[in-house]
Amino acid sequence: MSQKTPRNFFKPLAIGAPDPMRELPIRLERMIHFVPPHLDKVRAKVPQMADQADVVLANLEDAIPADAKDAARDGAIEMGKMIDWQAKGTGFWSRVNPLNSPWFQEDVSRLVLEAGEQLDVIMLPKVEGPWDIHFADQYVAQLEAKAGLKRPILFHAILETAQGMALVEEIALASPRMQGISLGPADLAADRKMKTTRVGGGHPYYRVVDDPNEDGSKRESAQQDPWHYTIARMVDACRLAGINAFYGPFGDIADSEACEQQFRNAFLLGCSGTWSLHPSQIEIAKRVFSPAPDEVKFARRILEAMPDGTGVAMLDGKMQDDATWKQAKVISDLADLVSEKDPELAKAYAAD
Ligand SMILES: CC(=O)SCCNC(=O)CCNC(=O)[C@H](O)C(C)(C)COP(=O)(O)OP(=O)(O)OC[C@H]1O[C@@H](n2cnc3c(N)ncnc32)[C@H](O)[C@@H]1OP(=O)(O)O
Ligand SMILES: O=CC(=O)O
Ligand SMILES: [Mg+2]
Repeated sequence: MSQKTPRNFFKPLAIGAPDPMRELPIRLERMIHFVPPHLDKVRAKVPQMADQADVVLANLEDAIPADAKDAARDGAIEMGKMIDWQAKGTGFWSRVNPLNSPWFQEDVSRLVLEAGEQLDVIMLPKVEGPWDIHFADQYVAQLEAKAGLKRPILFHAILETAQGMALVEEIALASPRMQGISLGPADLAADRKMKTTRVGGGHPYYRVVDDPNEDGSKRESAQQDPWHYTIARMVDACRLAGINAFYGPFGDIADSEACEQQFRNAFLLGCSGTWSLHPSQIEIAKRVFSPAPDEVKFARRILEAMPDGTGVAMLDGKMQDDATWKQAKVISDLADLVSEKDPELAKAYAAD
């Protein structure tokens, strides 16, 4: 037997560790805002970031120089204590170094023992298979017990190796700690030997060309999305496991238009949120991952037209039935969640 029995799946992995969650907390997570915690100037902006972003993440992994790993870890713990994150309703996460690095053990032990009360989610990079989740799961349970935590810390895996991609369903199902998975397009591109130096987004050479024109005139062509398959597969794996899928980083900070389109494609395919690397990307993510008021109004008309969610109705010439009722429910529930946090959007969703 390679999996736990159903009864054992939800048992704590260490004596004294909190019970695993059976249902994920329902939270608005439109953007996970990355903060380099070793930089005093940026860390000082954390309270401001916590007002703006749904989730603030202390990044300890890539983008943090090797000689600043200790300072970043200290900074992450300080971030945990800067605000009462639970009371504020903003998520506090940290991306730790990978399991095969010399920093993982200290990252996780210090975070859980010194900031565990505030920490919602540990983001695990370069996850290769369920065994990585099992190892971290057992280790975090021991630390939770030692720290006397009452609330379990959740895990978020980054999909950024070909092997992780091949085992994405097993990773998603590996533990009740799993909260979600993000695409890691930069590392994944390298591991797959994709020929790009970009962090997410399209590529001018990845396109489809029209058939030849009879008059020999120039053929039109259009860029395609090299991430479509990966995002769709990740979304299916996450929904199979009842967890959330996220787009990851968009590295061309100056190209807000392409960033917005990449985020929107992910939103339409089922992702709950994305990463923001720069403050300017928080607003883009907020715009994209909150449903548009006209979509919300139409969704609510569907729900009203079919109060018990069954049967068939026509709205503006479009057939509605049990399936579109469920689609409408997804949009309407998200709008309710957004409304709790955003009074302006709440007003727009409520307007006639
Ligand atoms: C492939 C991956 O793993 S992606 C994840 C790893 N990468 C990261 O986490 C990168 C996080 N982001 C950053 O480090 C920075 O945004 C960079 C390096 C991309 C750009 O930084 P800069 O060149 O300083 O950007 P810019 O000059 O536009 O910054 C404007 C202001 O925003 C601040 N700022 C920039 N990024 C952030 C951030 N992530 N959070 C909070 N404040 C920020 C700057 O400190 C600056 O403040 P100031 O006006 O008081 O001086
Ligand atoms: O960690 C993110 C990535 O794209 O790599
Ligand atoms: Mg990466």
